[in-house]
Amino acid sequence: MFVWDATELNPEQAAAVEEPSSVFLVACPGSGKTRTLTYKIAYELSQRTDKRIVVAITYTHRAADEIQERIEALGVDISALWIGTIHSFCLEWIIKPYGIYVPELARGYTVLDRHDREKMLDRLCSVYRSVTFYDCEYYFEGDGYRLGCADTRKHDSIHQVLAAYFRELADTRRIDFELILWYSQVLIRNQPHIAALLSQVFSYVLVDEYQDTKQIQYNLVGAILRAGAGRTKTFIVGDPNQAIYGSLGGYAISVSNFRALTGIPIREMVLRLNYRSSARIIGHFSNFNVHTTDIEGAGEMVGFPSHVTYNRLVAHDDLHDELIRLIQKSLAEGHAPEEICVLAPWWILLASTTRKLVALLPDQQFDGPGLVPFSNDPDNFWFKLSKILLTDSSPQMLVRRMRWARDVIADLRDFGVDTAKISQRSLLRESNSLAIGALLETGPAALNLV
Ligand SMILES: Nc1ncnc2c1ncn2[C@@H]1O[C@H](COP(=O)(O)OP(=O)(O)OP(=O)(O)O)[C@@H](O)[C@H]1O
Repeated sequence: MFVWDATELNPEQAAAVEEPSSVFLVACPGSGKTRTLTYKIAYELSQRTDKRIVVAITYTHRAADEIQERIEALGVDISALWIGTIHSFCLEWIIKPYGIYVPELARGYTVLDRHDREKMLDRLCSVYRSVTFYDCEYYFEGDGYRLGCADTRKHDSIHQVLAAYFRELADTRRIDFELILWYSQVLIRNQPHIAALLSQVFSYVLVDEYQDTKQIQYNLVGAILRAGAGRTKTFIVGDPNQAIYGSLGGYAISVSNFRALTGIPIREMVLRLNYRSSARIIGHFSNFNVHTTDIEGAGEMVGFPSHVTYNRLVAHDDLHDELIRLIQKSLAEGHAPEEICVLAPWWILLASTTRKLVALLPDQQFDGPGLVPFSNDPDNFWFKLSKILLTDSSPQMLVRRMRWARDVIADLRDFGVDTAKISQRSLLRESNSLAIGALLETGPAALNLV
């Protein structure tokens, strides 16, 4: 039996974990949402009375890895757990087994990875002066697709780019991440036995970060829960104040709409205690709340005398100089570099700011978006291999690196390499023996380690 003590979960968290019915959990920032979700999964896995599977849908592969590792560390058997992103879920449970029912997928398909998608869209955009790959984000809603680009003047060109993009995908029998969702919805809609079957296979469907979930994703989860008529339960957690993907169709559904969608009884619960911030920061945050939530400081930093200022005098063009002045001032006052953090409202601003700061403060080490040589793409073989090569061979990393090694070997096998003599351990041993400096000098040839 999985148990915990009072220092691990507060009463609100414990109540959500032990709640026997389905739960809609609204968790304020820093309230231990991930911890609660992790314990809930562990609790339900340990309570299982049948062979059904517990499904947890996370926003990123990284979150899935982290939660899975935390559950393993709690000593709970994870053999009945499936955890991953909604796209992996759809591929694994809907597209692979039932894709044959969709004419566009019936003759086979491959999934376009992010890198190839970017290259293809770059090429298709090149004939239009003002449109770039970044403008071409889209998502499906209702019976059509919508554009993420806020600049409506570009929409005609983007629609033309996407028409060519969809044609090329169809001609080469490829699907991208949005099409995975789209075809899953088509299958779930047209073949009601799929949702019925999945509801028999799953005892629980847990969803993280619901505030960034799209209509099509709610529909997929909703269809399975509805088909289960209460036999499949749900635990959906998020924070309506932390929604960041509105432009890509994500939104925080209300509990009443989620109940209507699923047709099952769901209890609304909250996590109000914030463990991360000082009372001053929590007070400041309340100015930006879009949904009224009650937040109370409970962490060690609650009494920290945070300094919150609002500068209306710095011109936009001088922003980077001002950031440098603030960083240098903090360093001169004795703060460690790793205690300094710069935030921006949009990811794109953050990427360009990071690059400028790196150029202007060459003596400091920065970590931020826009600095990696290639993007965090879990489908890219080189990304997986570089994770093994660039991480320490410490005991804490062993389980994780073993899993990466397993993925790399599986990919090699798919590429046609004879992997009979390569084990996870031998791959790690080889990687550990490589000196990274030499590797960087010799370039890709040195990566030819198998
Ligand atoms: N019951 C608890 N007692 C003490 N500390 C806790 C408790 N629950 C969570 N924490 C701490 O609070 C911090 C935030 O936890 P976590 O990252 O799980 O929160 P979150 O709600 O997922 O955050 P976010 O705002 O990023 O969504 C972590 O440092 C965690 O260790």
